[in-house]
Parts: sequence; C-alpha cells; structure tokens
Amino acid sequence: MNMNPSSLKRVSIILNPTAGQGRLSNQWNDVLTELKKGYEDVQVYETTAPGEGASFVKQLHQNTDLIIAAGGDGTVHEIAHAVLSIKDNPPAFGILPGGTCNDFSRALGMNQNPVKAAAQLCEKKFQSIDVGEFNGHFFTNFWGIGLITHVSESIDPDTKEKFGRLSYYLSAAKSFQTWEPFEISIESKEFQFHGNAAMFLAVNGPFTGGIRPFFPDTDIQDGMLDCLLIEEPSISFIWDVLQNRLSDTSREGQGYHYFQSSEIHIKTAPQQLIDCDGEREHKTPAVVKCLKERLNAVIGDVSF
Ligand SMILES: Nc1ncnc2c1ncn2[C@@H]1O[C@H](COP(=O)(O)OP(=O)(O)OP(=O)(O)O)[C@@H](O)[C@H]1O
Repeated sequence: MNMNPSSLKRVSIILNPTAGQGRLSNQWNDVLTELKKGYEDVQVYETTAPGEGASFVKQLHQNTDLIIAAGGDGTVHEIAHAVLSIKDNPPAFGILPGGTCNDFSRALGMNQNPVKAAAQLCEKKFQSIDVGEFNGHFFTNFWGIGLITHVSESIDPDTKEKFGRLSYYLSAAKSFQTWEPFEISIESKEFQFHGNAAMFLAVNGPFTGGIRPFFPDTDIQDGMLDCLLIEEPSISFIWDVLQNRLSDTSREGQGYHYFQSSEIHIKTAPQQLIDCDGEREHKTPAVVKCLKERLNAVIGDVSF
C-alpha cells in the first residue's frame, strides 16, 4: 500500500506498562522525545488490564493515522487484532518493542532498543504485510497446537523474569520429555497428512521465542504460511533445526514435514488447545489462512 508519509501526523501509542517487567518505562521520556521529532501529534494511552488496548483502538481509530503497540508479543497481538478488525480505512500499525522476545517486531526489522525503534518509526517506511487468520480470528506471528502450547503454558513466571528468552528453551526441554501424541488430519493444496503428531505450527514471521532457525526462509509478503508438522520430536530433528536445515533444500526429515500453504484445514482428536501469538483461548478444528498484504505497517531495516 502506498501511503504519503507527510500525511501522517496523528499518532496514538497504546502502552502496556507491565510488559517485559516495565522495560519501556525506564526510557519512556527519550522514546517520546524521539517520536515527536517525526510526528506533530503524539498521544499515549496506558492500559490497566488485558483487553483495554483493543478498546482504545475502537475508540480512537477514526482520529488517528498510526497506532503503535508498545509492549511485548501479547500486546502486539491484541492491538494488531483490533486494527485488523476495523473494516473501513484502518490506521497504519507500528511496534515499539518492550517484551521478552518481541518476535513480530523482529520480523518487521525493528531495532530492539526502544529509542532506536522510535527513530525508525519516524522514518515512515510502510509496507503491506501478510497476517494469518483462523475461524474469524487474526494472528500476526504464529499459530500452533501440541508441544508449543505445553512449552508456553509451562513457562514459570519467576524463571521468565530471571532468564528472559532462555526460559522458553528450558520449558521446551521439559516439554520434549513429556509430550503426548494426538491424531491430526491436515488438508491443503500442497500437503495432506493423516496420522499421529506431536506438534503443528503455521507461521507468518520467522521468529519463535526470539530465535530464527525453525523458519529461516519465511517472507511476510509472500501470501504463504510456513508450516511444520512434527510427528515425533527426535534428536535428528533438533539437530536439523540447529543447523538451519529447515530451508528450501530440506523439506522432509526424520519425523517432520515442512511445507508452505495459504490455506490449511486442520482436525484433531482429541480437540487441541490453539496457541496463537502466545494467546490460548480457542480449540481445534480450524481453517488457517494467510491474508496477503492485509496490514499496513511501519517497518524498520534491522536484519537479525
Ligand atoms: N496494564 C496491564 N496489566 C496487566 N496485563 C496487561 C496490561 N495491559 C495489557 N496487558 C496484557 O498483558 C499480556 C502480556 O503482554 P505482553 O506480551 O506485551 O508482555 P510480556 O508478557 O511481558 O512480554 P512477552 O510476551 O514478550 O514476554 C497481554 O495479553 C496484554 O493484553
């Protein structure tokens, strides 16, 4: 989408002050000073509870040109979902990273230093990017069932506070020892499968838990989700991941399958809890789709 950057004057920042143990608060004055160099009118709305960010978007979207989600991946999911739900003339979307992993801000090339990210937002580089959708709900970064939900559910808040991103890997190691298979049916133009699995992931952005090796080749403008089905988590799978092998050249390995698709129909037995950008509210079955270039976002220029 082409947007005239000079027409962008009114900015609304929706700030989750609790994200990343208040990481953004320490540098907030500098962040605002930086943003005011690029935008005439900068308003800040602080949330006091989950869900309030989405309410702010509903109230203010007609009077703002750009909505910035300031916080971690949960905040980004909530605000992006609310912006994507606006049918007529939605404002543009941007991110000030303030959480632990900030996966989608990395996908957009945003600097992880919030003051430098504010400077990037002032450069007003826009791109229409893909988002995911399932059963009428939007997601920006990933959709998953199986092992991934156990990993995020069993992260201990104290460990997360002390070790940050490392807590995801500690939890993953624990979940790898206790996983349970479920029956899955996958139907798509590119790939079909019926059998037992440990995990299914469909991603838009390349980062999961702050690291890239699962999906090194994803593109947030190709109209495709990158999908990984793990039948059984094996040492050889982990080895392939660590060596960045899940790329164009190696799409099948021992116990896993990798494919790209724009629409995937998924049924499971028993029903599985869905983890979508870290939110866990819905269950299978689901039709997961990629909506090509659906969100007008400010992007940065950092390659991770
Ligand atoms: N003022 C608030 N108090 C408590 N929770 C809030 C508040 N504002 C927003 N939330 C909710 O907090 C949840 C977590 O936010 P977020 O993911 O941004 O932070 P985080 O968990 O610290 O970061 P990360 O996910 O990167 O570790 C979101 O689902 C959001 O809706």
